[in-house]
Amino acid sequence: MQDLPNLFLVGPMGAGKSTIGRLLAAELSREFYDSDHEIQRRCGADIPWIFDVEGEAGFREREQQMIEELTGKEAVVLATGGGAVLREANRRMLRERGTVIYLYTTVEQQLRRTAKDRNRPLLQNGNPEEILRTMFTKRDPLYRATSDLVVRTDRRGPRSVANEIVRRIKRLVDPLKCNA
Ligand SMILES: Nc1ncnc2c1ncn2[C@@H]1O[C@H](COP(=O)(O)OP(=O)(O)OP(=O)(O)O)[C@@H](O)[C@H]1O
Ligand SMILES: O=C(O)C1=C[C@@H](O)[C@@H](O)[C@H](O)C1
Ligand SMILES: [Mg+2]
Repeated sequence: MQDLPNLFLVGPMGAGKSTIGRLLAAELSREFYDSDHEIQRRCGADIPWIFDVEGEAGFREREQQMIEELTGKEAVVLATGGGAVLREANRRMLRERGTVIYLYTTVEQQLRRTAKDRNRPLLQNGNPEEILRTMFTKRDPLYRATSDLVVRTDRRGPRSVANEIVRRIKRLVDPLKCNA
C-alpha cells in the first residue's frame, strides 16, 4: 500500500476518530496526527481553556490553520475535530488532499462515549442529547458531502472498524491501479 493516499477521518464527537485513527495508522505504518491534540500541544492549553479565552471563533481559526498544515503532509492518517467540516475551506482542503472517511455513529452512542469526558466544551452548557441531535442535523450532510467513504462505528469495536477501513480503502485504491 505504498501508494495509499492521505486518510482523513471526519465525524462527530465520540465517533472514534482519535481512537480508530491511531489504530489505522499503526496498521498501515503511517504517521498519525490528531488536529485537536496538535492544537492543544502547540498552545500549551487544553480545548476548554481555548474556548474560554478565545471563544469558539478563536478555536475555529486555530483549527483551520492546523487542518491547512496537517493536510499538506503526505501519507498520513489525520483525525479531525468534530466541527472541522463546518468551514468550507476545511472541507475543500480535506477533499482535495486525501481520501476522507466519515465515521458515523448514533447520538445514543455519542452520549455514552462522551458522558464522562469534560474536554468537550460544546457539551457542557445545556442538555447534551439535544445539543448532539441539533449538531447531527446540521453536520451529517456536511460529513457526507466531504467524504469518500462512510463507515459505521456504533456496532463494533475500534479495532474491527480499523480493519474494515483498511479493507475498503484497498478496494477503493486498487481499481485505480488497474486502470493506470
Ligand atoms: N467503535 C467504538 N466502540 C466502542 N467505543 C469506542 C469506539 N470508538 C471510540 N470509542 C470510545 O469512545 C470514546 C471517544 O472516542 P474518540 O475520542 O476516539 O472520539 P472522537 O471521534 O475523536 O471525538 P472528538 O471529536 O470529540 O475528538 C473513547 O473512550 C473511545 O475509547
Ligand atoms: O464537534 C465539535 O465542534 C468539537 C469536537 C472536538 O473534536 C473538538 O474539536 C472541540 O471540542 C469541538
Ligand atoms: Mg478526537
